[in-house]
Amino acid sequence: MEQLTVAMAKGRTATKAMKLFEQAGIYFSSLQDDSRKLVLTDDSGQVKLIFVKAVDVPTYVEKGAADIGIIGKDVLLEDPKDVYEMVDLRISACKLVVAGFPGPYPNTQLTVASKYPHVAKTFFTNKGIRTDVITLNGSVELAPLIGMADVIVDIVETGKTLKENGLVVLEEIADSSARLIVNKASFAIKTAVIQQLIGSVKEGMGVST
Ligand SMILES: Nc1ncnc2c1ncn2[C@@H]1O[C@H](COP(=O)(O)OP(=O)(O)OP(=O)(O)O)[C@@H](O)[C@H]1O
Ligand SMILES: O=P(O)(O)OC[C@H]1O[C@H](OP(=O)(O)OP(=O)(O)O)[C@H](O)[C@@H]1O
Repeated sequence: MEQLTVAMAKGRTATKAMKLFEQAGIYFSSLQDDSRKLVLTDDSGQVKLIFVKAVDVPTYVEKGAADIGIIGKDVLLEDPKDVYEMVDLRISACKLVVAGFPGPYPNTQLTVASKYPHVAKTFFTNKGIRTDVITLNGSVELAPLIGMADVIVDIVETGKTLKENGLVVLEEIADSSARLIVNKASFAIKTAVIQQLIGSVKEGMGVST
């Protein structure tokens, strides 16, 4: 197999993605817990893994710095890129939602805090609601508590963060889970190896190819 470069973020998705690779027969035995390495090669020397910031994964793939990327659908919805989205890996499942204090929210002019400003703006614009979107990079649940925003648009998995902060889901926007994305030129040039890797991953997941 010619070498394929795969980009993903460290953290919650990487752990599950590494398990998917193992199930596909792709092993990274050199990986050590708490390693700070940013580049890893699998035991066969055919798959090179690069660890990048989550929001940058689609950029690495679109630009061809990586042939393949593993990234949440939430990130792709926020910042669509010119890549092929080929497999729903069914890991890191969560929902993009509107959340806030229980009860109706203002329906003409709304202040929204979010890590997903594009998703938030589009969702409310389609409902005819004008929004002032405040972009935050984390702890978004704080915004309604301190009166900085009427509602938030964020991802929810267990609902624990919302609950512990007295907030509830007001509306669901979209489901998210990690996707395997592919650079368009890579797919044209390395079709067989990419299809082989995707086939192995799907087989490991128990999905018919
Ligand atoms: N609570 C969650 N449950 C399930 N999946 C989640 C959850 N939070 C995030 N994700 C998924 O994992 C992806 C990466 O999120 P994560 O919180 O690990 O990184 P980040 O906050 O974007 O980046 P960083 O930790 O580097 O600041 C998200 O884009 C989303 O698809
Ligand atoms: O429904 P839950 O299971 O509670 O998960 C949802 C939380 O997880 C994510 O935050 P993350 O842990 O990435 O922290 P952040 O606030 O720094 O983005 C997300 O932004 C929510 O805050």
